Amino acid sequence: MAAYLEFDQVCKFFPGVKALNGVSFSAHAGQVHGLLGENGAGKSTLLKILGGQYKPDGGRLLVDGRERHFHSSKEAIAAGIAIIHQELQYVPELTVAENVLLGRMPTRFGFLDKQKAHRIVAEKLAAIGVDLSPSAKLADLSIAQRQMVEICKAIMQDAQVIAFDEPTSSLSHRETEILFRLVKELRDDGRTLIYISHRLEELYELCDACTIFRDGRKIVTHEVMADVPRERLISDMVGRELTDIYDYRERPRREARLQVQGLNGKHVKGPQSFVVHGGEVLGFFGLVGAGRSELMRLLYNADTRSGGTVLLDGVPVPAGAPADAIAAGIVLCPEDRKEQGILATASVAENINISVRRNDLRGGVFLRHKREAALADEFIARLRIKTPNRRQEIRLLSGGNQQKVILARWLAEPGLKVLILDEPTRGIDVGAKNDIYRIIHDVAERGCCVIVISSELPEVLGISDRVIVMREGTICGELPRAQATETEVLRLALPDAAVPAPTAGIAPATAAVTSPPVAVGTRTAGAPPAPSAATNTEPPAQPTRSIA
Ligand SMILES: Nc1ncnc2c1ncn2[C@@H]1O[C@H](COP(=O)(O)OP(=O)(O)OP(=O)(O)O)[C@@H](O)[C@H]1O
Repeated sequence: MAAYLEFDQVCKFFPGVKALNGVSFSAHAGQVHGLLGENGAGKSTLLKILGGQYKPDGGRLLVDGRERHFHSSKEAIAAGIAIIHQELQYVPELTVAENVLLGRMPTRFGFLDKQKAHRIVAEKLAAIGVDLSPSAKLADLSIAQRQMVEICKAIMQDAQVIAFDEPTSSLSHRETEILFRLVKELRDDGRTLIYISHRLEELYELCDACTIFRDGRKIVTHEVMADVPRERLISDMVGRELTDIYDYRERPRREARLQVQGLNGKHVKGPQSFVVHGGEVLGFFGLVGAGRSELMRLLYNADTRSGGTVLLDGVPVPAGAPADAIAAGIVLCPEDRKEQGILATASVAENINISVRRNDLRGGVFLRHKREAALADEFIARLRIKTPNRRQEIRLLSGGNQQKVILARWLAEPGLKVLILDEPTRGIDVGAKNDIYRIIHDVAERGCCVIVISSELPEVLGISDRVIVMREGTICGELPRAQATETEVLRLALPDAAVPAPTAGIAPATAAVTSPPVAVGTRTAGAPPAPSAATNTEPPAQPTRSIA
């Protein structure tokens, strides 16, 4: 098969960073080519070169046998290249049709012909099986729908190369299925597709071939991805063997520390109760809209409670502002860390130290700087954050490394007693996931309570001592680790119509204050599957092991 797209010794350097260091590989027409690598390995930088956003510092890019030097995104588009970026690029105030035909709107008597534009785009949307009105405003659409608009745009520009940068990180299961169908159709149509993802399961499902990056270098290209065992992919990516990614450790049973009694508020359905024991990792699982994040926001005082009490070590946590929760030792690392937490032009060290800075003024400015520098360096090392140094502006880090910095900020919170992590590993590579799991277990071993909300079922099963399942705004059951199998958790999480008759051993979590003790036994029949089966928001209707 002739190479349609060829990277030949491509280099890209930033101050202190060799983002790409002599990368060569080819992708073919009619192929989905996966790009794999840890956060900061250079994958997005390569797409930015392909899309004309960055000029390479060395090497050649060939498209259909012809050497290309793009000076702008426009030139890349004209050469038939479309990039579906992590942060989608669209004009929110314009309609679907106007966005799809941006810069190429049909005219009639010198005026924009909106009717014709809508008709053309409606036909194309129907042809690719996307149910979307061409007159809808982009601002009113979901991320998934905006992504479909981008894909429609790429198809209408007749792009022969379409590259996706982590397209499924914010999609539900159903939306992901639609995306996969489109990608497969585009492949069958003979286009060249580049696909970046940290989710091995979906890479196995979609990709014909793959190239693995590490630290700006190409490690290997596999022409037949299906032949490569997953352990090999992981060790090539992270440069070390990872046998037990979840790093689960048995811990002695301790007393209940956090008691949530009848907590109620706008986005949960009725009073909710549960306990967390010292040293326990409690997983929260549920479908999209199950109310997990909302319940935690109530607990953290980010939303207003309409009833209930929260006791930490027997002392009530005042219902007020998040500051009251933090003062009591409760910390919430939110789901949309980037939007809620990033100070883009501040340094890595400043971003890590924000909350510490607020609390600790001992010893004057000089000592404070020293403490902050030491703390930043400690977390850069512990989480393996890829940055030239702690002074680097956070906006210059790769997406996954920005996530790690924000996570470090919450982990560094002094006086931590209850750590709540909402989707802590979204967008994070497999090696870094392992680092985060290790830290979660370290925090629990110190006697803290750790609550982890995750839509990745294998992750919940892999790291939790106990799992609470929510459905439609209410806690509908809990399972100790020994009984928390994929089937049982999904049985609780799925709507009634899809639920087979309950089996013995599932505790309804009504009187949660007297919930069963922490299960510390090792997994039996429900041994956790390997990581990264990203069921994301809506697990499949049929509970299955979905691990490659
Ligand atoms: N504009 C920039 N200035 C300085 N450094 C940069 C810039 N863009 C990227 N980098 C650095 O280049 C390296 C590669 O980043 P890149 O975004 O390509 O990684 P990635 O493999 O896509 O990671 P992720 O999986 O986290 O998205 C990182 O160390 C990043 O910090």
